[in-house]
Amino acid sequence: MPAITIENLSFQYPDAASPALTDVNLSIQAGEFVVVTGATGAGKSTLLRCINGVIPHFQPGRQQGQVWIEPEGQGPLAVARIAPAHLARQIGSVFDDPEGQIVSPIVEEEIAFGLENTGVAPAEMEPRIAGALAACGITDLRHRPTNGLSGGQKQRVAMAAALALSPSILVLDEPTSELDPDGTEAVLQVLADLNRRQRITVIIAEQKVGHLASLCDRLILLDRGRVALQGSPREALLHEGVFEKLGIEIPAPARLGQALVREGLIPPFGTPGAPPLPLTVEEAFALSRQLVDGEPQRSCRGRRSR
Ligand SMILES: Nc1ncnc2c1ncn2[C@@H]1O[C@H](COP(=O)(O)OP(=O)(O)OP(=O)(O)O)[C@@H](O)[C@H]1O
Repeated sequence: MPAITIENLSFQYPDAASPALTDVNLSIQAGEFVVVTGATGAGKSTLLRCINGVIPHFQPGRQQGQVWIEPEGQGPLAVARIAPAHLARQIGSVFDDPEGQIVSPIVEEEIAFGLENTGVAPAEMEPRIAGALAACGITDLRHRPTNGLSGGQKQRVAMAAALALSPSILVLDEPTSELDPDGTEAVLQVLADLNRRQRITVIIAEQKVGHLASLCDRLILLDRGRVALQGSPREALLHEGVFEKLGIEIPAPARLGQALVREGLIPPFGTPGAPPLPLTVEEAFALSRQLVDGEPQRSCRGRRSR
């Protein structure tokens, strides 16, 4: 069942010389984990704003086409026609700047803020707050002042605040932009767990796909407001040249795999007998190990002896 359907969507900001999105068509399934990538200015944030209703409810501009969401048990609803307070209960949003998103002095007040604003009954608030904090692994931060938190902790508080509203869809704009590699890994793992365990549809806009390729179901690559390609990470990353042309670095394990193909050490990915494109260090290691241990080693030696 599609959670989101985007039909012929184009959007141009007021006074902009060209559209930020042009004729985008996408269908995102309930429970899918999608990464939208592309170079600076490709339209990632704009696409997320069209999904969470910031466009057209708060950001004016010229929009054509439609975004539909399909909450469980209901028919498709056009985002442009859903009241923002109702949308906020369906779609949680986390922006790239948690500093700008957090408005309360204490963590638990920040989580309660959205619940109060959307009219959640007081008796329901405590389990929602406790559940959201636990899901994001920050129960211990509950009574801490928000202004003393690290960037990663703030990202998790912003995520918990969004989650407390029990959204069926979570959109996150560069949620790890301010984090070091360990913080990035931890935040993405929380998201992957939420997606798996609670079947929340997760959509992340991110220029760097390295950490995400092995976690997501689908990569969507935007180029100047259009979908340049999309597919599972193993399918999409086979188009190494398209990513490179747009300045998007493909993950190192996939680069290694492609280099092995170019060197003739393994058959091209996607052809009979070829291994899957490695997406993680572990998969790249296993592939290298096979080369050392098995059949491909002979072709490896063959090349070296030439
Ligand atoms: N508020 C705005 N007013 C006018 N033009 C805008 C506005 N926001 C974005 N744009 C323009 O729309 C286009 C798409 O921008 P968008 O922010 O969606 O891209 P992006 O892929 O998210 O980029 P980045 O990775 O730099 O965040 C760009 O040309 C940008 O300059």
